[in-house]
Amino acid sequence: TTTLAFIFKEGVMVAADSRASMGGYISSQSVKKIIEINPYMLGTMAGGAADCQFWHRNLGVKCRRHELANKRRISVAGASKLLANILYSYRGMGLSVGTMIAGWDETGPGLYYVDSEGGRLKGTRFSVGSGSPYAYGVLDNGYRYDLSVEEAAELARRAIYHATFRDGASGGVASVYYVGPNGWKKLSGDDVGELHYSYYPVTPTTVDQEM
Ligand SMILES: CC1=C(C(=O)N[C@H](C)C(=O)N[C@@H](Cc2c[nH]c3ccccc23)C(=O)N[C@@H](CC2CCCCC2)C(=O)[C@H](C)CO)Cc2ccccc21
Repeated sequence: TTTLAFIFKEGVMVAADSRASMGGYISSQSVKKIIEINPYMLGTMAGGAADCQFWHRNLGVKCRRHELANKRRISVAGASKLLANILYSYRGMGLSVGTMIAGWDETGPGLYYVDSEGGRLKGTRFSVGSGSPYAYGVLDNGYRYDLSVEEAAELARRAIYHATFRDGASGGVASVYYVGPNGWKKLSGDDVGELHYSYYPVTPTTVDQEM
């Protein structure tokens, strides 16, 4: 899996691949790794599939209960704390979850990394999953705070593509979401095989080299 998220001038950009694996077997090319917690908050999933899916669903319920009890949406810090606390309570019992909580609340754009070891980090740029070393190579090279939404989306897409090119456990579709003051919006979902040919167009010379 390769997931990433970063804060920039216009908000938060979130992206992920869609491959599930069982050892060397590719068990799915079309799983959702970006979860819509509420219209202003997204969660990303890496690690044990069942663990990620169960605990993110549980988090969604907790966030909705918070809204009903407090008559206001939960903050990104609050949602990430709820998840970190519940994962910590199962420490040492074999859960495997590496996730990011990204959203927009009263403090503006927010991004936290949370994992099943009890880690919880506030930050502006993360990549999580087996493909993250490759994604960081592209992301750290292209990141600037004042990117436009289009430039930030293209950077996120490229970082996921290059990770799927090198990491056998990443692949399928590169999904890109943008979170702004009015909530999240899905910007694109491209098959990485097609992205490959958009980055490396076939020309007569290419054919000669590949012969
Ligand atoms: C076929 C399938 C799933 C599947 O293959 N499950 C296996 C058992 C699984 O958990 N795979 C993990 C890798 C893994 C296997 N055993 C483990 C034991 C401990 C930790 C990780 C693992 C995976 O693909 N993980 C993805 C993220 C998942 C994908 C599915 C949605 C939720 C996030 C990754 O992190 C990358 C592929 C790298 O492993 C999960 C799923 C959800 C919805 C629809 C279909 C499937």
